Amino acid sequence: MKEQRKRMLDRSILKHAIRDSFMKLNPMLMMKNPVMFVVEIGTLVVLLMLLFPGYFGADKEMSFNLAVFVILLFTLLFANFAEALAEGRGKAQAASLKKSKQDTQANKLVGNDIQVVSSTELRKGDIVLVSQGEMIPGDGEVIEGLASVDESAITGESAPVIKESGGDFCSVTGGTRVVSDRIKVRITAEPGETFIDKMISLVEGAQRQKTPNEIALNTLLISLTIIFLIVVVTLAPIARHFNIDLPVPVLISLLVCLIPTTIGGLLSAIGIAGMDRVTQFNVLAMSGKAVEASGDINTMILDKTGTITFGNRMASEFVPVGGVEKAELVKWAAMSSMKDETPEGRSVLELMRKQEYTSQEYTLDESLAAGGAFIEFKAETRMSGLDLADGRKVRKGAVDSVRQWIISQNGRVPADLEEKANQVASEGGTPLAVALDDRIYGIIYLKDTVKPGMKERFDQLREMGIRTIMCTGDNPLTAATIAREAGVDDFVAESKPEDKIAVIRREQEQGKLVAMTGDGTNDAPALAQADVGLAMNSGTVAAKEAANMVDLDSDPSKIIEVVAIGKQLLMTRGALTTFSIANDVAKYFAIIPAMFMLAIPQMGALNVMGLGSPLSAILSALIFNAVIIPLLIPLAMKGVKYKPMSSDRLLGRNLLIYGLGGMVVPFVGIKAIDLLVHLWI
Ligand SMILES: Nc1ncnc2c1ncn2[C@@H]1O[C@H](COP(=O)(O)OP(=O)(O)OP(=O)(O)O)[C@@H](O)[C@H]1O
Ligand SMILES: [K+]
Ligand SMILES: [Mg+2]
Repeated sequence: MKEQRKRMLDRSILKHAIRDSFMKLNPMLMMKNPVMFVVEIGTLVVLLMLLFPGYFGADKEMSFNLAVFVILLFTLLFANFAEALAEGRGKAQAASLKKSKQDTQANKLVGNDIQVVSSTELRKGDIVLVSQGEMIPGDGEVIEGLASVDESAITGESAPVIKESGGDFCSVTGGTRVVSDRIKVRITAEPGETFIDKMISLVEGAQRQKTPNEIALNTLLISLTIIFLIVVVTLAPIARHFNIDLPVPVLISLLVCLIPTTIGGLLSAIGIAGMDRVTQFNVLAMSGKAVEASGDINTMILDKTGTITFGNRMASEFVPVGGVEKAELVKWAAMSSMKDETPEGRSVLELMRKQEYTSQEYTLDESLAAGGAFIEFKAETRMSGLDLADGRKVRKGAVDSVRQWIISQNGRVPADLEEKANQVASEGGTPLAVALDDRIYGIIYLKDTVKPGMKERFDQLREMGIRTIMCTGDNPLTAATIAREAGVDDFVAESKPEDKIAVIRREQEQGKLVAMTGDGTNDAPALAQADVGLAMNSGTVAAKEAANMVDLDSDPSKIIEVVAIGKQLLMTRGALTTFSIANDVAKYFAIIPAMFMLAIPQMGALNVMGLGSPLSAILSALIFNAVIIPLLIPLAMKGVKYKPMSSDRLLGRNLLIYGLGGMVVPFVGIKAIDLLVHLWI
């Protein structure tokens, strides 16, 4: 996706946008935008007056009517162009994604045989083998093996990523390529419902729906339009009562100037461009609603491992307790990890295979493990291990969990366990206790480091008025150390998946909007509960399905930028609405005096702006009303400048800039246009 970033204004997008501006004149499409629909009806009325002047008795002002018609038509085209341009980049992206979505051959495993089938025949639950150089035929999860995969087709990132069974890095995406080794993949998506399919329809905007915020604003705009419609329609009979003749095209011009056409014309472009900014940032938002919600976030839930820290929690030391021999600890630590496929588990075996542990006394009795039953790591139990064939039980896990397990086995907890565990935790590491039956042998020191720059990011979030809470399955001491080092506002330690949901619910009950990132299956329920759930593309299928955003770069700290983009979207919409309405007020003062001067020349005193003539004043206001739309397209697309600060200060600042600016700019603009127009009227 990255290379397309540069193509924002490429020729073909412009060409398509111009063509679409005309297509969108179709009243059936226009009806979705009530403000512009009113303009379209006005345009048609003026057109009829031009075509059949006799019926309206208005033949005397043909050239004025023609000018009004042309300006109104351009007003419509400009508004359509804004939307078409905003849609353009997504459409181009969708086209290139479609190219990468080709049918491939799949090696489907049926019993012990391999059948070569087309990728379109694959169904959920099918098992396929993918070897070096082959395309992964569908979305799925690695159930066996490890491979490096080139995901550039969807992420734009050329460096291959490692995919492996077990743990949080097992999901693979159809259309990406295996560059080394071989994996067995269980297909998790039906054809037509794959990630790339979803991406295509998202960037294409095929299922774009108005967001709650847009709907609310639209209602306001419709109300304003109706009010001005009533005002203008009743103006004619009143004027006639006083023997003042107000021609219909003049009334239509007045109406169009008064109704909020600027924001009406730019509203959907702002929304689309906001979504697009998120996409350019390599985050897929499943709905505009999610992007908008991210702009209103009050609380952010982050997990520790992999988000705040690097997350490659590696075993770095074995610390015996209760006076046991180190060799004994190493032996049982390794035994407990024999079948543990998590990165933590593998790192224990790797540490054991290192030089200092290769001597005779550390050899592992593989046969003892072979007949045993594997106890998989679960976030609920926080332990993993083996029930050996001879009846003995080996466990490793969070110190607290293992302590409770030992007590339930009627074992004794060594006196120095706590002190040694705290030592590891106070350094920010994760201590894992190792136990055999009723005895604790010692601690595995899992090392992890806080990512650089986290403190600055949390400071920024605080300035935006967002509270950060770190939720970790780790023990309170490790959590406190990391929380302090990273500078989060609050933390919850020893949290199980349901605790994360509880934290989110608690915040939501106080009327707060909550964002959270996650990648594991255990994060899925919380991701679904959060108002903004950002899943990592590297994460599990469950997490990605529960979330309403997916980060293709799998960088959990990106949630911070997503919030900034959301805020910018809301601000842009607010700023342009303020600007548009302030503008209309100013136009009122240009047109009303002109209208009455047209009827009663003595009212010249009202011409505060010193405009050339009544007709030129009306045309100038109408021209200004039209050209302000394309002039604001860049701002609508790029978004207003955003600096982290509290919502109240932002509001004040924007009212000043866009409210006051919105009043002043039209006076200057209309006056300048009037000087030109007056030359040939
Ligand atoms: N493979 C494993 N075997 C046994 N225990 C483990 C294993 N991996 C982690 N643990 C223990 O379980 C605890 C919870 O781990 P988990 O990865 O679920 O944390 P989490 O809830 O995702 O929070 P965070 O990612 O912030 O650490 C860890 O702190 C550790 O003590
Ligand atoms: K207007
Ligand atoms: Mg985790």
